[in-house]
Order: sequence, then structure tokens, then C-alpha cells
Amino acid sequence: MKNIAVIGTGYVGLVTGTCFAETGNNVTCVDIDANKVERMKGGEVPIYEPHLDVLFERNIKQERLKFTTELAPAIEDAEIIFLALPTPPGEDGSADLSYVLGVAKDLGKIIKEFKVIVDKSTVPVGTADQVSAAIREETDIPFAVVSNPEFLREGFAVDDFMNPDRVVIGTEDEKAKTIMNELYQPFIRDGHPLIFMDEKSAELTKYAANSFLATKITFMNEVANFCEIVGADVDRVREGMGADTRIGHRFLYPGIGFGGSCFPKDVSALMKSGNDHNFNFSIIDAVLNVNNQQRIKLLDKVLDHFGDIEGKKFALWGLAFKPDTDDIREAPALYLVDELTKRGATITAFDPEAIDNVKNVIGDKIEYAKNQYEVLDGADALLIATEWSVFKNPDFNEIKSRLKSPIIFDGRNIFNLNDIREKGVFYSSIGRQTIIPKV
Ligand SMILES: NC(=O)C1=CN([C@@H]2O[C@H](COP(=O)(O)OP(=O)(O)OC[C@H]3O[C@@H](n4cnc5c(N)ncnc54)[C@H](O)[C@@H]3O)[C@@H](O)[C@H]2O)C=CC1
Ligand SMILES: O=C(O)[C@H]1O[C@H](OP(=O)(O)OP(=O)(O)OC[C@H]2O[C@@H](n3ccc(=O)[nH]c3=O)[C@H](O)[C@@H]2O)[C@H](O)[C@@H](O)[C@@H]1O
Repeated sequence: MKNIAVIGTGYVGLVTGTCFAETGNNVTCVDIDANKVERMKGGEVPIYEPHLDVLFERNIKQERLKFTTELAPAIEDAEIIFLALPTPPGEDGSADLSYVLGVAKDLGKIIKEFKVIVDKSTVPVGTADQVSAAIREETDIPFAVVSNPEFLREGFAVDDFMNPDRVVIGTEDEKAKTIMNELYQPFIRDGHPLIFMDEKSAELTKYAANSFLATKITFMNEVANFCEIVGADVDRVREGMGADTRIGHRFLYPGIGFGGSCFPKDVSALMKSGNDHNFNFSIIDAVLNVNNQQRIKLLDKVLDHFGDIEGKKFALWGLAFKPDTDDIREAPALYLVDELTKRGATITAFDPEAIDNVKNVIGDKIEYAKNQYEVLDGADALLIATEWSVFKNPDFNEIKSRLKSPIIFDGRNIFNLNDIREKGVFYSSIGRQTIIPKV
């Protein structure tokens, strides 16, 4: 059992804190958002993340998980302090370290004994040194700074955290190594490795992993675009490639580009890190360019089909950047909304979880429906931007009777081409043949 403080209770901090409590530790989570802290104290999970609620409730009830806005009392007894703070992109694409370094400075002012300060935020190479320097400016008390990047995916966060493929720990401090090794034992029982390395290598591992996955997706998006030109089927190509164990089946799904709070920002930040060292990450540059185009791929298809879309009405399924989350940061759906509305189209959208978040950002720029069929009424076409399970087996009679004409543009390839042939709809997807209904 360890006493732990987690600073920042977003997707990463809240999952980290809850899962460490679940493995028997005493965890105090700190956030500057007083409203959020009050809601959590009242037992409310402030984000939509499958399976988090059960662990959250259990650990609050058993008094292993607490919340506060006060940094000093939260860290007083904590042996380990996790920083799970935002590192949003700055104007030039670099990671904004002001949250991390600001809290580091605050910690320097209040620590009274040795602490292990662990950076879980995604930060550029060299940040651990900057965190150490920020603390050292304020205190002579000994401490160790550890880089422990997080690899969880939203929507699978609890499972990813409890059963990680690997845990990366960057530190050369022997005491910190022992403490981190003890802390993570419950998570690596099934043989997944705890990989120790220096701080810089750990920091770069995180960016390299995210950028590699973003590159894999982008490569497939380009293959899909080429499939459309030459009449190949990207589903078959994906199966054929993925069966090679050196390639693997995962992260080969083409679509309307990667979004989310991490891939776009981390790929840009790695590019910027390279620039800072006069190093040109040319692959990363290409990934960013291709992804920017891919995000509005459905727009190209819609314009090809309709020509002018001024006054057209579109139904949109999916707003979240991927299924099983209410997160809309860098969601391709929102880029699409922007481009369509700019050209005079109107949109009614449905998403199972993300509507409230979208309303907070774009308000009444579009209309919202309470279910996936209501959005269809009188629309010129249905556009699919997120592959929520509830969209995958719909009532096609409802779709056909409610739309003005049965036209579907699918940015996530959620339907099997053989099945859709029987449905009597025009169906255009990514990297596959367009299905035109027989008249
Ligand atoms: N979202 C994800 O799936 C993953 C995110 N990461 C990285 O983890 C870091 C955090 O990301 P998210 O959890 O998504 O961020 P988030 O934006 O969801 O949450 C950050 C939290 O920190 C709080 N905060 C801001 N300043 C604070 C301060 N001075 N003291 C206490 N709390 C403060 C905010 O109120 C917010 O609740 C980022 O570096 C991100 O790149 C890494 C892996 C996965
Ligand atoms: O650093 C982070 O924040 C996290 O970023 C991603 O996780 P996440 O953004 O939650 O979601 P992913 O499932 O990776 O999807 C990212 C984007 O890629 C897209 N994607 C994913 C897979 C695929 O085959 N095709 C594809 O277009 C998704 O639609 C989504 O827009 C990584 O998968 C996590 O390992 C990492 O910890």
C-alpha cells in the first residue's frame, strides 16, 4: 500500500487515481476545477468512460479514493505524486508545458520530505529535467522526477490501465525505481513487462508510439484512397496485410482520419521537437498533411455527388472522435460540420454520448436529435463519422423512409459491402466500391 497524490483528474488522472486505489493504495486526487471536485466527491464520474464508475464508486465507498482542490494537504503524506496535467498544443504545435511546470514550481514550495514526482502527462524530451529544475529553484529537499508515460486509450481506459501491454518507467534514481517497481507489481502479473529506462527515452517512447500508430492509420488511409482510384477493396487489402504477423490487424482501419486529444497534438509536438533540434521528421510531416485532407474526405464525396450543397440538409451519425467516449477534441466530425455549414448546408446530428460537449463548443450551429432515426427526417443524405455500435445494425427501412433519397456516405466503413447491396441504398464508403441501388 502506498499513499499517492494525483494532480489533474481528466481522462488520465482520474483513471490513474481510481486504478491505483483499486490495487489497494490510498489516493488523493487534486484538481483546480472546484465544480468537478464537488461532483466527484458526490460520487459522480465527470467523464464517460466504460467501467470506470464501478471502480470509482467502490473505492470512494471504501475510502481509498478522495478528491480535493487543495494541493498542500493532498501531497503531505503522499510518497508518490503523479502529474496528469494537460499539455495542449501551443500556437506553433509544441506542447504547452505551463501546467506541468507551474505545478512543479508549486510542489517545490511545499514538499517537506523526499517525494517521487511522476510525470504521466505526455511531454517532450527533456521535460523531466525542466520539472527538476523548476522544483529545485524552490527547495533543497531531495526528490526524484520520473517519466511514466501513459498508453491508455479512451473508451478502453480502465482495461488498458489494469492490463497494460507494458509499463514504461524513466528514471535513474534507484529509490524511485524500487518504489515504482512495487507500485506496478499488481498490473504486470500476467507477464507484461515493466520497462526501465532513462527519463528522455521514456518521454520519447510515448511520442514515438503515438506517432507510429498515427502513421499506420494514415498509411492505410492513403492505401484506401488509392483503392478507390484503381477499383481495389481496402477491406481485402487490410485483411491480406494484417495477416502478416509483422504488420498485425490492429490500427489498419481506414476512415476520415485520426482525431482525439492526443494523436494530432502529439504528432505535431514531435514534429516541433524535431525542428527545435534542426531535425526534420519528414514522415511525420506527411502524416499531418494527409490527415488534414482525410478529415474532410466525406466532404469531397458529398460535393462530387451533389455539386452545390447550399440549402441541402444532412443527417450526421457520430460526433465523438471515436466510439465509446464523449470526447470531441479534434473530432473529424467537427471538421466536417464546419466545411459543410460553410457551404450553406444544414446538419442535424446524433451521438450517443457527445451531444452535450458539442453543444458547449458550437451551440446551435447544427441541430441535435434524440436518436439515430430522428436525424434522418427530410435529410438529403446520411453521413457517418463515428462507428458507434448502435449504428452498425440499423433499420434500413427507417433510413429509406425518412431520408429524402436513400443516400449514405460512411466515413468509418461500418457496413459490410455484401450486406448493403441488398438494402437498396446508395452507399459510398472509404476505399471501397460505391454501391448504387438497382432501379
Ligand atoms: N486522454 C488520453 O487518452 C490520454 C492523455 N494522455 C496525456 O495525459 C495528459 C492529461 O490528459 P487528459 O487527462 O486527457 O487531460 P484533461 O484535459 O482531460 O484533464 C486535465 C485535468 O487537469 C486539471 N488541471 C489543470 N491545471 C491544474 C492544476 N494546476 N492543478 C490541478 N489540476 C489541474 C484540469 O482541470 C483537468 O481536470 C496530457 O498530457 C495527455 O497528452 C496520455 C495518454 C492518454
Ligand atoms: O496518448 C493518448 O492519448 C492515447 O492516444 C491513443 O488513444 P485514443 O486517442 O484514446 O484513441 P485511439 O483508439 O488510438 O484512436 C485515435 C484515433 O485514430 C482513429 N483510428 C484508430 C484506429 C484505426 O485503425 N483507424 C483510425 O482511424 C480513431 O478513429 C481515432 O480518431 C492511443 O491509442 C493510446 O495508446 C494513447 O495513450
